[in-house]
Amino acid sequence: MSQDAPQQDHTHLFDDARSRLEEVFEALEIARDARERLMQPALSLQISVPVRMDDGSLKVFPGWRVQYDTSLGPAKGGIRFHPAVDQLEVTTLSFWMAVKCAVVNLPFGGGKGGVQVDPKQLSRLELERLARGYIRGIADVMGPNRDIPAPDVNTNATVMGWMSDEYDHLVRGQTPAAITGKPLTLGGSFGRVAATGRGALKVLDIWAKREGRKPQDTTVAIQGFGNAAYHFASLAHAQGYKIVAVSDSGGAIYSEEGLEPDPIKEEKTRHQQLKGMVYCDDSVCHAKGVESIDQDELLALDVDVLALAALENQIHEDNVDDIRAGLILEIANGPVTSAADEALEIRGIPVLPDVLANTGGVIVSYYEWVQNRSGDRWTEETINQRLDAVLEREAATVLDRAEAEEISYRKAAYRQGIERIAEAIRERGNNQDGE
Ligand SMILES: NC(=O)C1=CN([C@@H]2O[C@H](COP(=O)(O)OP(=O)(O)OC[C@H]3O[C@@H](n4cnc5c(N)ncnc54)[C@H](OP(=O)(O)O)[C@@H]3O)[C@@H](O)[C@H]2O)C=CC1
Ligand SMILES: O=C(O)CCC(=O)C(=O)O
Repeated sequence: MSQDAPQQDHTHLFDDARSRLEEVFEALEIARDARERLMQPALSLQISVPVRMDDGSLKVFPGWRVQYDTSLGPAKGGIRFHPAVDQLEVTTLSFWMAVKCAVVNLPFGGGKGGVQVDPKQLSRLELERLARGYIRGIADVMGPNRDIPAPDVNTNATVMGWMSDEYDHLVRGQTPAAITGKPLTLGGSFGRVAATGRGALKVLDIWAKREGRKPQDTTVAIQGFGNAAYHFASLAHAQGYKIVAVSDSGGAIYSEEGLEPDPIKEEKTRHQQLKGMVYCDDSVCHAKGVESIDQDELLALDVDVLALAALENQIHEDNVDDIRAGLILEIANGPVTSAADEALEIRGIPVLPDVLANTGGVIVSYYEWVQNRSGDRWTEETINQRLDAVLEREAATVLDRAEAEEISYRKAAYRQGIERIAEAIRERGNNQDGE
C-alpha cells in the first residue's frame, strides 16, 4: 500500500459481489464449467509504476489490471486513479464489467485497472508520467483484440490521450482501438464524455415511463459531481427533473427550489469544491436558497430518486435504514452492498442496478472501438440514437424479467448477463484447461 493510502477495507467487496453470482447459480441451471470459470478472474496483473516527480525524487505506485472473463470478447473496462485502489477492488470492478457488458449484449468481457495514488497531489506532468508508466506496465496484456482500457474515477479523455500515445510508441504504430474514451482528435467518439450520465438518464426514463411518473414531478439527489454525475444532472435538469442536492468528496449542497447543474459545474471547475461556493454572478442567482449539508444527509433526503454516482459501498448495513428515497439509481459501480440491497428490497425501495444503469459509458466505448477499427466516424446524433435503442431493448428485457419472475431488477439483470456469459463459455467447448 502506498504511503498516503487511506484505510479502506475491500476484503468483503469481492465476496459480496460473488454472493450475487451465487444467487444466480442457485436460481438457474448454469453449467458447471461456467460456475467454475466465473468464481475467479482469468488474469490478474500487479505492477509497480515508478514516477519521476517534479522535484527529482522517484515515487513508486502500485497498479493492477485484471481481466475477469473474456468468453464474450476482449476484456473492457476503465482505469481508476484513487488512493484506496487495491487488487480486490480492481478485481471486483472487473467482475462487474463482465456482467454489465453481457447484460447489454456487447461483444466484450470484463476488465478493470487501477493505480493506488492520490492524483490531486500530482502536477499535470507527474500525472502524465504516471499514465504513461501504467501503460508500459500493462502493454503486454492489452490491445484491441485483448483488453481495451477506458476512463474511470479520476481519469478522463486527456489521460486516455496520453495512454493511447504511449501505447502507439510501444507497438510502433497507430492503434486507436486499443483504448477508448480518447479526445476526439485522437480517434475518440462523439458522445463518449456524456455517455454514462446519458445512459443512466435513459434507464431512469424507461423505468419512470412504466411507472407513469413525470420528470417535472420528480426530485433527485445525486451523490458525486464528476463525469458521470454531472452529465446525468445536466441532462436530467434539461428534461425537467428537479435536482435538489449534489455532493463531492468535500461536502454537499441542497436547495429545495432546485439546483442548476451547469453553473455549479463552472464554479466547481474554478474552486475544485462544491462546499462554500457562491452561485450568483451579476446579481443572478443560479440556485436560490442553497445550503451546505453533510454528505450523509444527502443520502437520507426524502427525494423521489437518489442517484449514487461516486464510489462503491455507500449504502450499507449501518445507513440503509436512513434511506427515504423512492428509488435508487446506481450510476456508480457497486454503491449498494448486498446486505443493504436485501434491506431495501424488504422495504420496497427499488434499485436500478449499476450493471444496467451505468452501461452508457461502455456502450459508447464499444461504438468508439468499432469506429476506430473501421476508420469510420459517426455523428453524435447517430451515437445517441444507437445508445438509446440498445438501452430501450436491454432495459425492457431486464424490467420485464423482474416483473415476470417477481425478483429485483438487480437479480433480473444478473440472470440476463450470467446466462449470456455461460452460453459463450459452453459454445467455446471443452478445451479450456490450458493455453
Ligand atoms: N466515467 C465513466 O464512463 C463511468 C464511470 N462509472 C462509475 O461512476 C462512478 C463515478 O465515476 P466518474 O464520474 O467517472 O468519476 P469522477 O472521478 O469523474 O467523479 C467522481 C466523483 O465522486 C466524488 N466523490 C468521491 N468520494 C465521494 C464521497 N465520499 N461523497 C460524495 N462524492 C464523492 C468526487 O468528488 P471530487 O470532485 O471532490 O473528487 C467526484 O465528484 C464510479 O463508480 C465509476 O466507476 C461507471 C461507468 C462508466
Ligand atoms: O468505457 C469503458 O470501456 C468502461 C467504463 C467503465 O469503466 C465502467 O463502465 O465502469
